[in-house]
Amino acid sequence: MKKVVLVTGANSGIGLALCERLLSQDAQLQLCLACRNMQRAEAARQALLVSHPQAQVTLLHLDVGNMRSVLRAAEEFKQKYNRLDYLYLNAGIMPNPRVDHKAFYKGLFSSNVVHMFATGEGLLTQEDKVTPNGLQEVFATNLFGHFLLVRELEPLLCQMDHNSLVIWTSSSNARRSAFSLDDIQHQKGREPYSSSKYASDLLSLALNRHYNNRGLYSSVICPGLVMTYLTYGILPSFFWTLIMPIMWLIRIFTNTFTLSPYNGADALFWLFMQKPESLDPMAKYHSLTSGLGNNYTQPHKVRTDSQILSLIFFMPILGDFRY
Ligand SMILES: NC(=O)C1=CN([C@@H]2O[C@H](COP(=O)(O)OP(=O)(O)OC[C@H]3O[C@@H](n4cnc5c(N)ncnc54)[C@H](OP(=O)(O)O)[C@@H]3O)[C@@H](O)[C@H]2O)C=CC1
Ligand SMILES: CC(C)CCC[C@@H](C)[C@H]1CC[C@H]2C3=CC[C@H]4[C@H](C)C(=O)CC[C@]4(C)[C@H]3CC[C@]12C
Repeated sequence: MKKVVLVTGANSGIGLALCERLLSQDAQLQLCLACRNMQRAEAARQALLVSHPQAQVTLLHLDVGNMRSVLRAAEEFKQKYNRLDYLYLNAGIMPNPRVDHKAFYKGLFSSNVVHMFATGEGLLTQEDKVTPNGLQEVFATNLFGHFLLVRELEPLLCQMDHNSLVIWTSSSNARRSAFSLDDIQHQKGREPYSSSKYASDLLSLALNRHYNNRGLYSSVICPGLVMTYLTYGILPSFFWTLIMPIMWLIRIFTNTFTLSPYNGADALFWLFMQKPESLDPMAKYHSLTSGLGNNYTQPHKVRTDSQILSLIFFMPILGDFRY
């Protein structure tokens, strides 16, 4: 049976690199690129077809931050396909990022320096906005639209004869202290990205609790620090080029500087090679790259408690949101 794979945010960066790796591994794959910008999506499809001319690659229009678009896309997908083996929830945004330069220079001369570079902790704030659905944009895009997509695709994901895997692209910037159940959309804070990524770690764990007995498994990954449109949006590209030698140097001390989209996609690709039921339901899988440039994937337990896991799944907004 040909495997069906859906990837959100597949037209650039880590998502596109993943698609390349998936097609190199399994030429029989039915790959669906779910993107909001159809021009870029078509360009990505053509690029994939250059290296894999026989591949079956389709496009699905999806703006994951717009709940109507999510419902429409899920309907269209269900009409086209009768199974879904891997659902990669990879699209993500970090709008209007600001670097706290003072914190950066302070961190540079502290014992925390490697951790600071690996996670960006305390260095970044973002300016969020409200979408036409009345949701915070970062929450809607990075978390809620994806959650709705999982719920809508449930009939394809929960099937008797095979298991399926949902995979969230999270981040090492996901921080428990940035997230609060009382402000799940992070309306009050200035770190919506960190909050949304921690919420995706939690939701992935919660999905395992609720769906494993129906054949749906969920995993969450961290790609490390990767040079993509997302990172080029934080500092101007000439600046990144300037500090690139330093970045390569830092790679000797931290294996989280994966840098290329190919390396960053390692954990996403590694999960494709595993049996969903053999995975640790409480783990986050990290793409790592050694100083010599070797890729590998390593699991780390997600730090959480049982109560928050039970609560997040039943948050009113996740259960009965009206669009
Ligand atoms: N780069 C890094 O260092 C890290 C990245 N990540 C995560 O990796 C994921 C991929 O990002 P990355 O490859 O780095 O960056 P890119 O900006 O290259 O990719 C982001 C993708 O998400 C898509 N996207 C954004 N918003 C929407 C939307 N509303 N609907 C549909 N698609 C959307 C973009 O499409 P479009 O072209 O239309 O904008 C693009 O394809 C993100 O979730 C990010 O948070 C996590 C940790 C580190
Ligand atoms: C001279 C300066 C002002 C240099 C500032 C460097 C910082 C802008 C970057 C240092 C570490 C970077 C990050 C680390 C982790 C990433 C995380 C995994 C993610 O999901 C998104 C991007 C990061 C937060 C990234 C952002 C830039 C840095 C903070």
